[in-house]
Amino acid sequence: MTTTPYERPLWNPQQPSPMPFHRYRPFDERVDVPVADRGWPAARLRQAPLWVPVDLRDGNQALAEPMDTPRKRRFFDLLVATGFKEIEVGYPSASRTDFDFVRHLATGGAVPDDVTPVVFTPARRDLIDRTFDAIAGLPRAVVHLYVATSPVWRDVVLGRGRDEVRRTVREAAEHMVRRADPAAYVRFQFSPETFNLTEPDFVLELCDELTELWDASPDRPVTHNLPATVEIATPNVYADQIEYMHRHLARRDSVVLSVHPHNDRGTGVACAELAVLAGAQRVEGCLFGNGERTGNVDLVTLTLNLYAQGVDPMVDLSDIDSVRATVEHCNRLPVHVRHPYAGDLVYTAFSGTHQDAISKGLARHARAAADAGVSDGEAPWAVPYLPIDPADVGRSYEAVIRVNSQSGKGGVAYLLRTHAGYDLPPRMRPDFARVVQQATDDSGREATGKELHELFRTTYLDDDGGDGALRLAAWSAQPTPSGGHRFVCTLETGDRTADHEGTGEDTLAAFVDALAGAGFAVDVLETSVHPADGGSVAYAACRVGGRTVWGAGEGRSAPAASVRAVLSAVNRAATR
Ligand SMILES: CC(=O)SCCNC(=O)CCNC(=O)[C@H](O)C(C)(C)COP(=O)(O)OP(=O)(O)OC[C@H]1O[C@@H](n2cnc3c(N)ncnc32)[C@H](O)[C@@H]1OP(=O)(O)O
Ligand SMILES: CC(C)C(=O)C(=O)O
Repeated sequence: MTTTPYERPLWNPQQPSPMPFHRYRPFDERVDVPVADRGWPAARLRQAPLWVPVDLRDGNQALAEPMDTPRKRRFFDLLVATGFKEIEVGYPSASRTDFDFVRHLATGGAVPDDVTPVVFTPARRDLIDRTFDAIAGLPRAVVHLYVATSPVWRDVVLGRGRDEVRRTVREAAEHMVRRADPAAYVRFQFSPETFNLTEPDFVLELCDELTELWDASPDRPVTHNLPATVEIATPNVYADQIEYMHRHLARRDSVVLSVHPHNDRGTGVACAELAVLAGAQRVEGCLFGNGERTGNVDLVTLTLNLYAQGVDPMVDLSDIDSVRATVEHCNRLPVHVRHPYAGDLVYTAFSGTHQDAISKGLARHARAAADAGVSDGEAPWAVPYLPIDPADVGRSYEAVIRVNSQSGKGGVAYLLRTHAGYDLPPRMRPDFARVVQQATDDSGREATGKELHELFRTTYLDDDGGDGALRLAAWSAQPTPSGGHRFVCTLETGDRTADHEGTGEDTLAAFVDALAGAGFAVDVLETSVHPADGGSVAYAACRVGGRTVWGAGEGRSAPAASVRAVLSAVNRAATR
């Protein structure tokens, strides 16, 4: 390869950035993850992990206006209805609002028998007490203890060394055991906050000590939740960290290995997926990725990513718009229009080649379903550019194709057909697409289905050809004894009216003969007709004055529509 004197390839003219990137250090200079022979790259996702939404705690703490009990309750009911079985419901020692909501759940009969609430607590005795007060009366709960463990947090935030942090954790964990109601099924969870920035041997030491202290068993496992509190490395590094823990944790069958990715680098989803490949069994996140800073990992994306691979996501998102509406209401935050699977525009194509591919794909899908004798919603999905069938999440096909100046004939024809019922013959599509492109270029806007319909009507159906237009004031057609047809009509052009007649093998040929008699030489190259609104619509390509022109017409019968289509072509030829 030819290079510049600076050893940069000639094709790469980039200059060093003026930004102070030297202030940051590579991750591997901060934490060493001793993983060799990693198994996660060859592993496959074939089963959903346990999804645990933390919207009511981690999501809630990221809101300018935290949720009150009615909003939290609405969110909680949504999570239950969606199928989540373990739900973090709050940080009861944080505020009266949070405490009251947990009490509301504990006393209000809102928690189904198969759902376990999780409550979150820091490692402080008074706050642990408050947490247990909140869950009194709940038959099942997970109490989730957290302490930051990484060097920077130990040093800057807690002002404690490794041993002191270890002692803090142990004392908090012992107090939790003392407070747990033996009559309830209480389990424990530990999060070494900033796990991903912590020395692996230290986290392992802390987790193993708690597994022992809490006397974990397969019947009453502990959850060790290993957060990427602030993402700092590529997802493969997180996968290595999780695989290290998965391989080394003591009493592994008594530990639920959980992950809690955030999204600071925009790779929360990748981190969660690789972590599951690396051995994680449980994933904490928020619906649509709400959460501190850039958010928690998005559980909607994660579950539907599995769904799109043919894996049971173990949740029901078949009405994604109503899930989204509830979450937007509770969080008072909008979901982006490009949000995976849920955004307003994610099943919509504006660009020509994508529209062409999608409309071909939808047509092929419908045929394949019919051939297999199953419904569209049962047939295997293989439509270009649409990773899942929008109908599976309650979206209609209506919004799939939208038209603007970047659209092509395929998209225009699709929208005209689905919106207005006009099924243009393939060779006519470029003609109308040119008309649409000119209109959308002029307006700079999208053309709605209604506008396309209007444009089609003014272009072909209502084109009266201006002053010099040819009009059929009256006409009739009859079979002749010889098996042909006779067409009798009154034609108007400008202020001239004259009667004409012609003969031919069918009505249209007889009309063309009458036109020739009136001085209009027309060669009909192609016609097609289909039923429409109690009548017919016809399309005709005609050679008029040395040019090929398309026309369209509607009528009570197929011949009537065809006659109008040819007349439309003649008039369009006169004005173009
Ligand atoms: C990554 C996460 O999502 S962690 C969860 C974050 N969520 C929240 O903070 C929301 C709820 N928090 C709160 O309501 C409050 O912060 C409380 C009640 C927990 C504590 O409030 P305050 O006593 O007023 O302290 P403050 O909010 O300033 O928190 C800082 C103190 O907590 C300590 N701290 C931080 N994490 C922990 C922990 N896991 N366990 C024990 N103490 C902790 C800090 O070292 C600091 O102590 P210091 O005052 O002795 O220096
Ligand atoms: C403490 C844990 C679970 C957390 O919220 C985080 O690290 O982001």
